[in-house]
Amino acid sequence: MAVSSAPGKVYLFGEHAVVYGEPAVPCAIERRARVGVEQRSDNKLRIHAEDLSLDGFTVEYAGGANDRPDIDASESLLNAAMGYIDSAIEQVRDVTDEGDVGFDVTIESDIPLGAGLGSSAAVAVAAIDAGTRELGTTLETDELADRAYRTEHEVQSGQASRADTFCSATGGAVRVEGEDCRSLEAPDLPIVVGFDGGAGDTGKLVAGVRELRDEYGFAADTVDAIGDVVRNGEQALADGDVEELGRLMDFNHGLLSALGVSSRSLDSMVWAARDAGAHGAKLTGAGGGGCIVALDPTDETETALSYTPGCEDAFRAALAETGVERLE
Ligand SMILES: Nc1ncnc2c1ncn2[C@@H]1O[C@H](COP(=O)(O)OP(=O)(O)OP(=O)(O)O)[C@@H](O)[C@H]1O
Ligand SMILES: C[C@@](O)(CCO)CC(=O)[O-]
Ligand SMILES: [Mg+2]
Repeated sequence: MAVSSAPGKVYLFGEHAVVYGEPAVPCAIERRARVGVEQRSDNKLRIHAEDLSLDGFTVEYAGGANDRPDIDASESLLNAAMGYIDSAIEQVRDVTDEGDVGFDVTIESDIPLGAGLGSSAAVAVAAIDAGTRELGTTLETDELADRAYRTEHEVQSGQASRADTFCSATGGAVRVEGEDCRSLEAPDLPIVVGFDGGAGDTGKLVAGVRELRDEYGFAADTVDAIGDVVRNGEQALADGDVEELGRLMDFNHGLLSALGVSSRSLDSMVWAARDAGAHGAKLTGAGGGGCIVALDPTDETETALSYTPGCEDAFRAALAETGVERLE
């Protein structure tokens, strides 16, 4: 058996706009998904997912889009178990040229699902890394990131950026613009996360932004404006200017909100953080529900969030310096 882990992430700037070629700056955080992969003697796939928001469960099936496991579980639970993992295993089969090989896959994750902290990218990166190593191939980080990107691209119906997967594979703060992916020097940022207990569907939210952008010139301008915020944000990051970073995060949230991807609970957590004196706050990831990210070196934001109706969990997140980790 091979076991790999990969971190989740927050976006300092640029989610959604990055899908259209604007730059984005995500930052890996110390919340990880661990995936164990063991080759089977038949061609079946058995998935055991421990820490889905729902109870742990196991499915076993022969793999491929037409073969759905015959178990008594809701469609959404099956899709959750199968979507990204199924596609990640296809990447493993493709890289290693072992089309028929079956696996037992075990997933344990500290990253809430669908909440903007990049659980899909972390699971895809860790699964592809463990799966290929189980078959004797160790991928370079760039290829691993590329293969994980293909997984997200497929599951999100052809609408995905390389940002989440590159960040999860390499760790640290990164900058992604189209195919250009690089690591950034980042100061130790005082990151606080607020989680509303909910989730958003990345594919649907991305499709919604695309429709707005196609319909209205001002929505396309809003996407371009996010790119401008990101370019300013890169400078603030290089200068270690946390106050300016915060102001730009506030602006970025306003633009995301205009694009329809915020929600009442995300907005109230953002305002609670600002009222508590955070340098800035914004939603992170696809939105719709899930998490916000704020910058505050004091305990005020975390405390305020823990009393904010609609906020289920508030925690400080350390930057994850390491991306994929090979555990076994
Ligand atoms: N612990 C897990 N076990 C199995 N599958 C998981 C697990 N965590 C995440 N996934 C997969 O990732 C999907 C959620 O990905 P989605 O892109 O919607 O959200 P996210 O990656 O958490 O947030 P964002 O993309 O906004 O940062 C789940 O439906 C499931 O397919
Ligand atoms: C919304 C989005 O920009 C980030 C999701 O974490 C989608 C993507 O980049 O693939
Ligand atoms: Mg995702």
